[in-house]
Amino acid sequence: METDFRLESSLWVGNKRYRALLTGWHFQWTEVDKKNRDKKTISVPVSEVVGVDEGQVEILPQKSTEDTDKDFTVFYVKRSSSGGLHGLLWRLGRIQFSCPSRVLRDQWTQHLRTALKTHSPVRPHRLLVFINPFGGKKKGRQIYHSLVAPLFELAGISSHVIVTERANHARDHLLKKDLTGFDGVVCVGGDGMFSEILHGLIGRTQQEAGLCENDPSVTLQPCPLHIGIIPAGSTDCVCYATVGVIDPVTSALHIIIGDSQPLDVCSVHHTAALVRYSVSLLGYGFYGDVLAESEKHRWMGPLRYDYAGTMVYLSNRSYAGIVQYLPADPLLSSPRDKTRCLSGCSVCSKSTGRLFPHPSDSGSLYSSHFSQFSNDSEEGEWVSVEGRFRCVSLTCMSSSCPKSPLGLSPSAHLADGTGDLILVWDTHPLGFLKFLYRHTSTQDQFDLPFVEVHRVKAVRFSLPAGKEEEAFEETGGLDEEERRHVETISRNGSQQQLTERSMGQEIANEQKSATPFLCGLCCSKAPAASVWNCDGEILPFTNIISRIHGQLVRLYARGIEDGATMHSCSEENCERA
Ligand SMILES: CCCCCCCCCCCCC/C=C/[C@@H](O)[C@H](COP(=O)(O)O)NC(=O)CCCCC
Ligand SMILES: Nc1ncnc2c1ncn2[C@@H]1O[C@H](COP(=O)(O)OP(=O)(O)O)[C@@H](O)[C@H]1O
Ligand SMILES: [Ca+2]
Repeated sequence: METDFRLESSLWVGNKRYRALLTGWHFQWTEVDKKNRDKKTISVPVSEVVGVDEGQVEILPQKSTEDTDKDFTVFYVKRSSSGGLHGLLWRLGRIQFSCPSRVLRDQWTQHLRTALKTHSPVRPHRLLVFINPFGGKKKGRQIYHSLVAPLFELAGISSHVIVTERANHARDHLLKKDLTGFDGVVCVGGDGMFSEILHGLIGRTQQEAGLCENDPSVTLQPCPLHIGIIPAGSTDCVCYATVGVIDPVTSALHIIIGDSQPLDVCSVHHTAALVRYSVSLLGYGFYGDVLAESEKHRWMGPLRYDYAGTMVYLSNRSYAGIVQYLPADPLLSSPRDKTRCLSGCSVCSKSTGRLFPHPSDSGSLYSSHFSQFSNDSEEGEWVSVEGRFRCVSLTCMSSSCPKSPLGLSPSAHLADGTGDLILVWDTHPLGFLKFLYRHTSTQDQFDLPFVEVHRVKAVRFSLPAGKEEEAFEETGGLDEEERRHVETISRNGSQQQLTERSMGQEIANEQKSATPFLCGLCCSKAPAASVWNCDGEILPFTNIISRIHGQLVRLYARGIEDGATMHSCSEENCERA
């Protein structure tokens, strides 16, 4: 194959002579001095060539072409350091070659285009884009139109753009409208917006496959459409944990070249109904209280979480609960093994075969547990713990974000079919502060006597006997809408699984009464229950069952590129090299 695409010529870039070489997988150009000695080489994998155009092409301030008949322009991915603990920024590189003849120019452009088609991953041609105009600092529209749309245009991607008019607009569109012809769905917004896309696509896929999402024992069908995230939200955890930086241009380039990163998803059920899906954080106690408090202060934008975090910390709360979990195979990986899930992660790659065995390998990986929730399965035994917790968190991935560059569970994997359960037992306020503070550095937040972390396949949480009613009395119980919601799920199945709520909606306020955050400081009686924070949405139930579904969706991403060890970073298309 390599030789089919081999093309080597002497070309000019300005007044410098270059030897350009295209093999099957790489395009490289080497500056040659007057004595014919090689100087600097830049090598770009064909999969990272964004596009090829005849003539001298500029894209800023807008696309323009000077149609010289011996020139061609190549656009490609160029890396530079993000300067932080995390991944690499991607930028659009551009190089204009002059050929000795038009024939040679045409040969180069044709060969490059053929190589792109053959050796590039499946690139999107048509995308459905949802922009949340109110996410984060409310710059979603501006970010998309000024930074992303010109790149999509350059790459020949056509996009259908919908600016959302209400919460769940994107989710409902994906559940009901014709999606024929789209290769992927892009959300411009934060984790809440991503969650809408996730629910819409998972729901749609199960609907079409005739599967019931309510039953945790059902092996769900992976979604055929990829999801792209252009970060424009408050936490942007899913983007940060899968790309390594919060940068719209980097994310747009991952989308354009059709990168593909599978992602585990956790389904959350209450009695016999699906409540929601989660990828980043299913958190009870501290994180639930922070979300409930932050919703009252949405006007603060992303700062609301800092404010709410401080207030909730000061409220010094802990909650009683029973946590049961089904451990994952400890021989495969551990949340304390100090590894990181990086681009090309071997733990995740090995998981693919395990998660999707040959069709003849009888069906569901987990069905034996979930059909009976019994202890006698060969997959392992449920473990049960009871006590008072500062927080109980489950995450399918590291959940790193700018606030916590290594995340809630730094060694968690994006696509290994497991989640990490973090139990923080009740402790004195300074101990809990230490735990929180360690999230902001490289110190091990699990190396504390009141913290446990377990790699799991499923988790159940319930309030201790007699506590649930008490808790619901305090929260006012389920309101009418939530009662209707539960009834509808039980009757109608998958399509009604979500509670309808938008930013600042009343329901959130009612749930907030479940977390009178300052009671620890000023009231005599503390509430018996917190609420669940499910990727930034408050759940209307306390007793839940959750299960990890391995690699249920795919993102236009490739995991975090570690600049220090990356192969292509030693090449000169990396600005740090
Ligand atoms: C003393 C310093 C304390 C710092 C604590 C840092 C801990 C940060 C861990 C953050 C994990 C974030 C997991 C992601 C959650 C998002 O899904 C959710 C919704 O995001 P968005 O839609 O963008 O609004 N964000 C949160 O729940 C915010 C949690 C903030 C906790 C302080
Ligand atoms: N047009 C809209 N009006 C109101 N709410 C919206 C709209 N579009 C999306 N939403 C909701 O806004 C919530 C937060 O959006 P997100 O983009 O995640 O921003 P942030 O990260 O700031 O929370 C999401 O849960 C989503 O359902
Ligand atoms: Ca995982």
